[in-house]
Amino acid sequence: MTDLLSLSHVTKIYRQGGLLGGRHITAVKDVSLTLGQEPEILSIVGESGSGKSTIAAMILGQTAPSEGRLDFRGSPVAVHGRVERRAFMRQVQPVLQNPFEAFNPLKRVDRYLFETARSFAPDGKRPSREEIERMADTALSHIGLSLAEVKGRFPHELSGGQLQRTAIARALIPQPRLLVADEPVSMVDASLRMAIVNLFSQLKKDLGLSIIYITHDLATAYYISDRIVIMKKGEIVEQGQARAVLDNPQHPYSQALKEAVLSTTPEI
Ligand SMILES: Nc1ncnc2c1ncn2[C@@H]1O[C@H](COP(=O)(O)OP(=O)(O)OP(=O)(O)O)[C@@H](O)[C@H]1O
Repeated sequence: MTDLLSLSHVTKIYRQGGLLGGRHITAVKDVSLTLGQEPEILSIVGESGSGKSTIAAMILGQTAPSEGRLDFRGSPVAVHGRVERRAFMRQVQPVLQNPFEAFNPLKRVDRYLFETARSFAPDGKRPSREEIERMADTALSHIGLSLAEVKGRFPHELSGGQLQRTAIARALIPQPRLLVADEPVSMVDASLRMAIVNLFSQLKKDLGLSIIYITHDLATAYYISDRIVIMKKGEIVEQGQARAVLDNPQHPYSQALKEAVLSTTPEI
């Protein structure tokens, strides 16, 4: 069966600086990984600058690889073309890091939900007001909120946790098959982080979603993931079942990460 997602020898090189004296940075180097059709949470863990966000951007089709290829359900990840991008984004949705940046402070949060519902109506037709509200309310119900609770509110009128959950609900409106969540809880109060990452496990179970969870926090990754990929300096240094990676890390970097997890009180 065709994989849901496959990255094959993916490399991304950025050029920094001017034409003269500029330098190249290899953000991601020869990364290969796959997600099967079975719903799964895959965490990509690594320190700052290890290439995690660059991988997320390539999976979302926001930037093309310099080498290698990315396929979603057997077709190249759509980077160009409005129609192709829209069709692709119906199936693959991002959850952004900072909900306070994702939402304009002067815009009511329900507007974001309604705009997404309008853009991704199931049959591609212009949905009625009732349908739009129903799509928003259904998505919110999956994350434990309702439209009545967020309607008419500005971002500052919701808690950080509620706002991040609303951002996740927005990503659910197109009924995607894959969520790409890049550090989705790093800006959320420590006491709420676990509730939000637990939500991912719930969504996997309830909606059959696969989730790529990008984080520098091995503890939350271990807790919710089926598989973990550990990155260092743009390369995968270890990957495997979450339990195997944490119980018996093979690479010195993974061992050091585990030590760091065990020696600090996890903020979860
Ligand atoms: N648009 C860009 N142009 C030039 N260099 C970039 C660009 N984006 C990322 N880089 C560089 O690529 C490398 C990997 O960055 P990336 O953001 O993918 O890492 P990360 O693991 O997500 O880090 P963080 O956890 O801090 O977000 C870094 O050296 C970064 O400076």
